[in-house]
Amino acid sequence: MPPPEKLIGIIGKTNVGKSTLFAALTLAPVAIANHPFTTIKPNIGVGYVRKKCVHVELGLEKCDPRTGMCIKGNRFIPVKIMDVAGLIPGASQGRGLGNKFMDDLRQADILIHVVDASGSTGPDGTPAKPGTYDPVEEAKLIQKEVDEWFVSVVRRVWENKISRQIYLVNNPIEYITQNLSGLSINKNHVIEAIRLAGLEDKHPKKWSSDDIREFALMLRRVSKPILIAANKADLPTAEDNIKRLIKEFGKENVVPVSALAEYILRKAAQKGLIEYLPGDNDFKIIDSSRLSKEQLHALELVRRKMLAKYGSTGVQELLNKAVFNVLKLIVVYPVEDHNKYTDHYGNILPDAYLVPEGTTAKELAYMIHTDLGKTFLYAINAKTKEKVGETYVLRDNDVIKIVAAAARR
Ligand SMILES: Nc1nc2c(ncn2[C@@H]2O[C@H](COP(=O)(O)OP(=O)(O)OP(=O)(O)O)[C@@H](O)[C@H]2O)c(=O)[nH]1
Repeated sequence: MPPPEKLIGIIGKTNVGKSTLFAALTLAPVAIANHPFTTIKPNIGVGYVRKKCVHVELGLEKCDPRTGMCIKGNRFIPVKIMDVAGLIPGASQGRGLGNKFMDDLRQADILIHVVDASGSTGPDGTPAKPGTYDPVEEAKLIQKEVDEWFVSVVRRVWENKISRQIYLVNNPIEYITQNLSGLSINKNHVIEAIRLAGLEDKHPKKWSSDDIREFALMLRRVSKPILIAANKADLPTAEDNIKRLIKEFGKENVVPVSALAEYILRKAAQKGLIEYLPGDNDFKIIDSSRLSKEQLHALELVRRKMLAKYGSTGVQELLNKAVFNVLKLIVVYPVEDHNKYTDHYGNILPDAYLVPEGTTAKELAYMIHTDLGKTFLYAINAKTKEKVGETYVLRDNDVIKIVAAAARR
């Protein structure tokens, strides 16, 4: 059983470019016959984080990814993306598509909030003159909306269930986690939220209404962090707003993007018109005679307004940041043959697992197979050929062989 898949939710009001971003993120970087565009449900698709593949570091010529792909030494590792439609002010009180929206939101591990950084989308999604709406205010408002929804869910569960039993249970943290598991949270989130709320020394049975609120707010922050996609960065009015967004929310929480530019590039690459990998700072036209004047012009605009100015369209950076910086996942490659770096069919580095920082060798064994976890003996770091024990903390780009009693029989 591979590691639990993370789900990245895209939120934002109408017309800011959510669908364009979702479409761009879920277009495979290149057209590969056995990796068709995968839609799991209408609003859930597969995107890819990009990472230098360890096969390059190991001096191998290639690898054989079971999922995702490896192109020119770049491994594209799948993650799930969800378009959470229906965000309108008041959604936390159940307005509009509120309930379906909230239900989708519950499942997400991180939220990408798309704002129209050019300021040309009004509060209700109507197009407006560029520069007339303030994305900073909007981002604050949405954060508040998500916060209030989260507080109301936690409060409801607390009042109906937790407060009645918390006196009786031996392990309040376990109990709280279990009861809030519908919000896709885990024990570490609860522990961290309690710490951030400054409630470590107060038993939950004594928490006041304000304490519960503070705990819920912190739980939202750790379990559903929000990354801002400052979209339409290709438009001139975006520049100033991006600076203001960064000033307000911090550089680590804002990524300037042009979803449209990325969509254009990925489509053109898929059709074999250009050479481009998501995240690249430029593209190469393969045969300009196959492109119309308009297409050439559009590509030139993408190059000038995004690639030359920001170093990329920002879309790949957005996903990488969500997974590697915010969710703090690392990549590990489990193998069965630590000399050849293969599985037992001879596939080279077939799996690239995204696992939380701090994952141990034994935990990895459980992710591969419960039997491997239960009968774990030791692991081998395939890069150094050293034996490591069950508490060995995995490092980014580790290649690991698990040796277990179950596998020895
Ligand atoms: N200039 C520019 N326009 C963009 C960009 N991304 C999207 N757009 C345009 O913005 C408009 C709205 O984009 P959508 O992707 O449909 O927006 P949405 O948020 O999904 O809207 P709903 O489906 O109504 O919720 C379209 O005309 C897009 O072409 C971008 O990066 N730059």
